[in-house]
Amino acid sequence: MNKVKIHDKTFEISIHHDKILERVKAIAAQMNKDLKDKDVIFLGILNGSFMFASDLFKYITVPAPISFLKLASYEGTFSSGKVKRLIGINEDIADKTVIIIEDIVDSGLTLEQIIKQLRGYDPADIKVATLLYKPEAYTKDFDIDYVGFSIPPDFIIGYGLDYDGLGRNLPHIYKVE
Ligand SMILES: O=P(O)(O)OC[C@H]1O[C@H](OP(=O)(O)OP(=O)(O)O)[C@H](O)[C@@H]1O
Ligand SMILES: Nc1nc2[nH]cnc2c(=O)[nH]1
Repeated sequence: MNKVKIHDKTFEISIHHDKILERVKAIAAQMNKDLKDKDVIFLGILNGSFMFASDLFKYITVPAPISFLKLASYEGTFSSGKVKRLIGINEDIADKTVIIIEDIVDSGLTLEQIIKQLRGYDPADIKVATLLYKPEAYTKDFDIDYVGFSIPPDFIIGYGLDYDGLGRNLPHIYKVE
């Protein structure tokens, strides 16, 4: 399927599944080197990261658990304004190296909320892995340790990413025409 139509929008293939898997394996290989001898926990951020997390984790050889978190819609406030509350932290992440797995970092607002809340659990270190990164849209300065692809600020879907709830099942990444 070279083109996909969802509602009012047509999307065209931007990154083929084979190329995605190649990068996923390369990231896993780098992580296996970097994380040797560390007490690691992988935390996937739902919903979008489920496919990346699943493929990535198959190639991780350091012994480590994986768990999934979600940002619940509006709850409470911090000094910085409204925040979405991070839910699903059942593991003890104190003193561990936490690897956040995201599908995409765009403005960086989501990542900021995740990192700020995770810091409250006293992890030894927080590292970020994202399959996709939009450097031109990124407004924050948190380091992103593992990036699959840096892409232009187009709206994309597929491989976990949705448009209005649809398109997450597509094996390739598509960009809006
Ligand atoms: O850098 P930002 O501009 O904050 O955008 C990135 C976030 O947007 C997407 O999540 P979304 O809120 O669409 O939820 P979903 O993963 O459930 O689709 C994606 O999974 C990231 O978490
Ligand atoms: N589906 C989708 N979700 C996003 N969240 C932030 N940027 C994007 C994007 O380009 N596509």
